[in-house]
Parts: sequence; C-alpha cells; structure tokens
Amino acid sequence: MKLRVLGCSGGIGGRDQRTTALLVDDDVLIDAGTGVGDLEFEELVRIDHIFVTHAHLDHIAMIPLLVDTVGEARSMPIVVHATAETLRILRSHIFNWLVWPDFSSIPDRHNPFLCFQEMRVDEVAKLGRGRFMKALPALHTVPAVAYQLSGEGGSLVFSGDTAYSEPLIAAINEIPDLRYLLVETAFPDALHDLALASRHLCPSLLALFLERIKSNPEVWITHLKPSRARTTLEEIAGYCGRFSPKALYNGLELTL
Ligand SMILES: Nc1ncnc2c1ncn2[C@@H]1O[C@@H]2COP(=O)(O)O[C@H]2[C@H]1O
Repeated sequence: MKLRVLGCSGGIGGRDQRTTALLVDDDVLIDAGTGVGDLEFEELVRIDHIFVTHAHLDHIAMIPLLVDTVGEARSMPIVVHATAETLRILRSHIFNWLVWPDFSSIPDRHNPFLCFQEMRVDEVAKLGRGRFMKALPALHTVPAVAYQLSGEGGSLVFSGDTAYSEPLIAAINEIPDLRYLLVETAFPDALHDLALASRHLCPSLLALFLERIKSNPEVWITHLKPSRARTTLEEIAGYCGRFSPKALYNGLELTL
C-alpha cells in the first residue's frame, strides 16, 4: 500500500503550498483539501472513498468540485466517511443547495454521485486489499478525528488538526506496528496562545506529545502555517531529537 501526499500545508501560495489531502493507493483520500486539484481527471475518477478528519474548509474544499467533476463518469457514488457531527456540518453548510447542490440526491436519491457514511471513534472501515482505516480521537475547535491506516506492511497515523490530546496519545500507543506518524504543528512557540485558541500544536506542545509516544515511528510534520514554517521547523529540531521529525512535502510517497 502507498500513501502519496497531495497537500500538507496550513495555507496556500505557489506550487508547493496545498492544503491537506493524502491519497492512499489510487482510490482513497484522507481529507480533500486543495492538493486534490492537482490530480488529472483519470486519477480523480478513481477515488471511491474520502475519510474526512473534520469539516474545516482547508480539509474539505475539493469534495464539492470533485463530485461534480467525476459524477457522470462513475458508476458508484463516492463515499464520504466522517463522524456524525462532521457529516451534519457538511450536509448543513456545504451540500445544502445554497453553497453547493446536494449531490447525495443527484441525479436521484437511489443512485447518487455522493453518499455519506458515519464513522465512530475507534470504528474500523475495511478498504479491501487488506487495508483498514480506523478513526482515532483528536481535539480541535470543531469535532475532529485522526486516522490510523493499516495494511500488511504496518500502520500509519495521521493526526489531522489537533491540540495536545491524551486520548490520541493513548490510541497511538496501542498500535503495535506503527511505522509512520504524520502529526501537525501549525504554529511556532511565539504563537503558543493562538495554537491553544485554535487547538493546534506548536513545537513545545509537540515535544510533550512525542515524549509520550512509546514506539519509534518515522515522524513527519504537517500543517505548518506558511509564514512561520521555517521557524517552526527549527524549533521542532531543537526539541524533538529522539524522533528527528521531518517536514512532510507534496509528492512524498510512504509505503506500508
Ligand atoms: N481564535 C482563533 N481560533 C481559531 N482559528 C483561528 C483563530 N485566529 C486565527 N485562526 C486561524 O483560522 C484557521 C482555521 O483553520 P486552521 O485550524 O487550520 O487554523 C486556524 C488559524 O490559522
């Protein structure tokens, strides 16, 4: 199994800054931020599942455009997996016929282009080909989850957007074969108060988070805010020696 980074920035600007989207093999997305827009039509049409961490725009922006682009060319609906709270937000505030048509009833209710599948924390979805996706608890300003992606080659955790979260740390520590930890750090320590208010990590909080991780995964940093990315990475390097975290980047492929 392969995971390709399509977008992992906390903002936009130029070719390298795309918001969060991770492509698993050729058919599953974790989040659907602006990075999805770089895929060719032939790649877009193969996406069967989207696992959404939370309803913030930078993580869902391309879902409406994707479904409108590929709907007619597909025989099955795209399945959007998320918690009940997140699905409620998407239905009420995006697919409400005002911001965007409700593609879960287009072309008709019995044969729609899009469908919604509720996922609870700790629930596991089977993706076929020996692949599994599990929702883990996360902590953000809106209801949010992290995801554990597992296959024959081990497991990967993507934190999504999260503040320091004991339940997430506990869930990560239960994974026996964790190979990769993709964890956010949005802000530098100088913006610690904003990190707390917006429920993100900054390097000192990341250090507390990583100190509690019992296994030894490769750690990749995601969701850096572009204007402060370099400072944030320098601070992370100062704090987190044991894991030598690296900045996630578009086009990176991780193999499981
Ligand atoms: N008080 C605030 N609470 C939440 N988000 C904020 C606040 N002030 C600024 N923001 C920004 O709004 C952004 C919303 O998406 P993010 O959570 O990625 O990051 C958040 C911050 O960059």
